[in-house]
Amino acid sequence: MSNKPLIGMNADFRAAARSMPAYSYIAAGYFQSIINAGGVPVVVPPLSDPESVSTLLDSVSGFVLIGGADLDPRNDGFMLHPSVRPLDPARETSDRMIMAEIAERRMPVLGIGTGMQLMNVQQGGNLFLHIKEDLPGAVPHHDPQDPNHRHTLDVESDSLVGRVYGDGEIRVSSRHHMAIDEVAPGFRVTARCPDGVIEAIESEMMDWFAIGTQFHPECGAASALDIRIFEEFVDAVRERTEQEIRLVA
Ligand SMILES: N[C@@H](CCC(=O)NCCCC(=O)O)C(=O)O
Repeated sequence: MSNKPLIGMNADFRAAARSMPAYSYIAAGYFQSIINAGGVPVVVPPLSDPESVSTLLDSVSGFVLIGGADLDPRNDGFMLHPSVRPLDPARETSDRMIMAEIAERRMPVLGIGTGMQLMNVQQGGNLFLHIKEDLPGAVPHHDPQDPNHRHTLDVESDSLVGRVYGDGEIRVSSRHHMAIDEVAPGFRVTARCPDGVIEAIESEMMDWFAIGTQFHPECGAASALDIRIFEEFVDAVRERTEQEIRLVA
């Protein structure tokens, strides 16, 4: 039997505009990182009903929730902010259904960028809608001229990101204007930018491997250490699958 787990990944979506048809897409860094870490990616376009989400999650062993534009704060009971560029509703509706069912099943999940923000709000946390206004002392977390913009990271040593990055100066790729404000119950902060902005969260629940990074370990300028995040994730997926097999036997 293959030891390469199937890992779902939510693709982004753009509605038809002028002469362009609607299309779904995903940056290669996401699926390439899963391949490099020993998994087999399954790219999923937006789904529109819970039954399809259930069927999908029956077929994969873990899930990567990718980055993208912004979650619409109105879906969480907050007002729209002028800086917000919402995701296409087809993607956001699908992502929210997928995340809810992942949580229900305690399926291993890695959320990156928007994916981490979704994990946090779906689990009961909330977000700063615009770092520049909410945290005026923060360093830049996004440079429109430089997709590989980096800043340093302070990690908790007793965590997955601590284990991955170890001691010494860590620099990670950053492209966001929102950030986690209150962390969802059951999660803890495991990395921050030195300005205090939350950069990684991890589940504290014994029965659920769930990790989120605000930074982008999949990006083109990723370091050799960044790939370790994906390796840890794929290892956790394998471990969970083996546990399930033992339970059924
Ligand atoms: N809502 C977020 C978006 C952060 C994010 O995911 N950025 C990466 C976008 C490009 C990609 O798909 O990788 C914010 O706070 O700005």
